[in-house]
Amino acid sequence: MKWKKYTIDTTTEAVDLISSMLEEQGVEGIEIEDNVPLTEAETKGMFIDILPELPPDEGKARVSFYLEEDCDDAAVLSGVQDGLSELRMFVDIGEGTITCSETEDKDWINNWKQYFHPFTVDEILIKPTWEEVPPEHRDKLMIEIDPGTAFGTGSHETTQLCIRQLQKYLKQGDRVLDIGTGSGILAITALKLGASYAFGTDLDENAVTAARENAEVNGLTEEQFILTAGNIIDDPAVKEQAGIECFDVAVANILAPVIILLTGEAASHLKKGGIFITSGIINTKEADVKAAFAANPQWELLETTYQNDWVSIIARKR
Ligand SMILES: C[S@@+](CC[C@H](N)C(=O)[O-])C[C@H]1O[C@@H](n2cnc3c(N)ncnc32)[C@H](O)[C@@H]1O
Repeated sequence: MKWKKYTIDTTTEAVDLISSMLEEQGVEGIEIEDNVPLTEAETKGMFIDILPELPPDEGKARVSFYLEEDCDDAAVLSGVQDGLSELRMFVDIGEGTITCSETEDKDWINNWKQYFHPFTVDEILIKPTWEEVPPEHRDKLMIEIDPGTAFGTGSHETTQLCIRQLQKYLKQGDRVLDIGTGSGILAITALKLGASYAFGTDLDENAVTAARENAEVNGLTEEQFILTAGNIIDDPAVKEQAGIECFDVAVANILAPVIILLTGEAASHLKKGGIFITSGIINTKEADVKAAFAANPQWELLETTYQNDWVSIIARKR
């Protein structure tokens, strides 16, 4: 089925009123495009890692909504036109024009799967759960992944940087803390490489569900890989569940500002001599993250590695 997309050109000032007017007209779900930066609370709630650079906000906005092909468009549009005329009397709605475009009915949740195929990171094979093992890679250590809507197919530079450092620093029997587990790919890799236990946490409940399913597909038990949704930085229950000074390795592939906050947190969960593998750091933020480690005397910086524009910083707890 195709959907018709209708877009109202308006002002940022009128967006909220237009949104509630559309809701009153029975429109379910709208899309807002503007150049207003997200607030900190919005960024957190939407699990956004990298904010795009926006052009200046000139007060213009586009509000779009979708109608199914068999919907009585004329009736809905006439109601929307009346609603816009009414709003025009007490708010600047700008042009207030409605344009129509058809849109394909794509399976947006699953569309990305066509781009995810088996690949290797050194001697590790990362394979979507729904694909066959390529015969030439049968001898490799295999990690099977279906990230669902979570981050973590393994194809991102930052995940690969962490996988390489897990291969280097992890010892047999190590206990691993995976902060921002996403699909669970890093904890699962650690367990397959010989870790005895992993604790994974993520703000996103969908990520925790995906990680749990991936652990099972990879033959790991629930006792080996404990998962919980929450923020280890400010949630005492998550901190306590993870445990104090009980991990040999902590890994966090999040963004630089979060890694900076984690320089305090990870130290309290690692044993003396424990290794903190970090990534998600864009090269322009490398110095900031290093300064945060340097400011905390518990850390000794060990190594920095790079892949394209991304950085991985390794530190040891003294
Ligand atoms: C870049 S993804 C990494 C996923 C996976 N570990 C990987 O390396 O591919 C970052 C993840 O961290 C989560 N996250 C962000 N801030 C967090 C926090 N304070 N505590 C736990 N998870 C967090 C996000 O929801 C997201 O799933």
